[in-house]
Amino acid sequence: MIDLEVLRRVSDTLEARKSANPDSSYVSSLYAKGNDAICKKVAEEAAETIMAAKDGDRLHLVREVVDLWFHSLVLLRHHGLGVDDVVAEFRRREGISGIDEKNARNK
Ligand SMILES: N=c1c2ncn([C@@H]3O[C@H](COP(=O)(O)OP(=O)(O)OP(=O)(O)O)[C@@H](O)[C@H]3O)c2ncn1[C@@H]1O[C@H](COP(=O)(O)O)[C@@H](O)[C@H]1O
Repeated sequence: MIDLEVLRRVSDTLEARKSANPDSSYVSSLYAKGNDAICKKVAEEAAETIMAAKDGDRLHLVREVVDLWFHSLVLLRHHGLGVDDVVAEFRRREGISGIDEKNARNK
């Protein structure tokens, strides 16, 4: 089983970058640009992931997914959320199936 420690470490770094200098940190510069700019990066990385899925290069696909996950983590941090919130939602869904899942999503 792969552990989540690396994602937690990155997430902790992203939190620390909130008080860093935007001139010396890519993440701090993204926070400084604000929510729209971070959302735009997530959208760009999603588009790049789709293109990678169509070019047949599996390593390219993995790298684009990492870019997408990374920028999604930045977005979560920007909203005061982190890896554990996402994992908790995955765990919650593990216990839900079929029609119950549809109902849960509508709540
Ligand atoms: N994991 C990453 C990571 N993945 C991708 N990126 C950056 O995300 C950007 C992705 O941009 P694109 O693929 O769109 O390429 P680009 O056109 O060069 O980028 P832009 O000019 O559009 O910003 C690049 O600048 C990458 O360097 C990352 N930058 C940082 N991290 C981690 O975040 C930590 C903090 O980073 P800093 O804030 O830079 O210290 C680091 O220690 C790393 O662990």
